[in-house]
Amino acid sequence: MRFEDWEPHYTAICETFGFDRAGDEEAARLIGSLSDTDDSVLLAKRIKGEVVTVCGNAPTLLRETDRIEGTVLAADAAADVLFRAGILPDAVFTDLDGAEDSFFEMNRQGAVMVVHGHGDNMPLLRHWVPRFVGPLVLTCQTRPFGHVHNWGGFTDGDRAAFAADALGAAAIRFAGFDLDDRSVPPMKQGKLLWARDLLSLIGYDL
Ligand SMILES: Nc1ncnc2c1ncn2[C@@H]1O[C@H](COP(=O)(O)OP(=O)(O)OP(=O)(O)O)[C@@H](O)[C@H]1O
Ligand SMILES: Nc1nc2c(c(=O)[nH]1)N=C(CO)CN2
Ligand SMILES: [Mg+2]
Repeated sequence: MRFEDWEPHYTAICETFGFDRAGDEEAARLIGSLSDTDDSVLLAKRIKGEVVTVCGNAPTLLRETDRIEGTVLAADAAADVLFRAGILPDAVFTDLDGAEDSFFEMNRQGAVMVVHGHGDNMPLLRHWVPRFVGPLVLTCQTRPFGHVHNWGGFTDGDRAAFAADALGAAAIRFAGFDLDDRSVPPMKQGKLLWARDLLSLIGYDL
């Protein structure tokens, strides 16, 4: 999604959760300063014209591995679940709050780390971004610039779907998505409701 189309949704999300746009802009500058790497061409190559499966971290994920086909995009902690089950994601979309040390190994084995900067994860960005030695793509939720991208989307899972849509996936499938999950804390329930609304904008009703 183009930033001009994304911005009104982002503004509404900030109003819902009380996020500070200036903090998100600072995080965008920070992440851009932490690495010059931009493997977005490699990411696009893995997505364009391909069937893509976006894997979320709902408790149902491991029961749904038969749904996984094509290029595998893992949302944050779902990557570790898949890796332990013997599946190396092609890319991991993460704001690093679900990051595990296994992310380094996945990255060494070729998984593209798509790291998202926002106003509430700056210490995590400083810790993790300089330590990735494999393919890396940087994203933000404010206006993109240079090597810092914004394809739209909010939670790690719906951001992966927005990237797949923007980069020309032939079809997008979903595994490990339970957007009505009441076992997660209230804030996360609110984020999952936003994920549903955003995914419907690109044609997926979950
Ligand atoms: N029931 C669910 N519980 C958790 N995540 C889910 C669920 N259904 C779908 N997802 C997707 O899986 C993604 C990764 O889940 P994880 O538990 O790592 O959450 P997270 O890193 O806290 O999410 P975020 O940082 O986006 O808030 C979420 O961002 C969401 O898009
Ligand atoms: N400022 C801010 N931005 C976000 C946050 C968050 O907690 N704070 N969480 C996200 C995914 O859950 C995505 N974007
Ligand atoms: Mg996360």
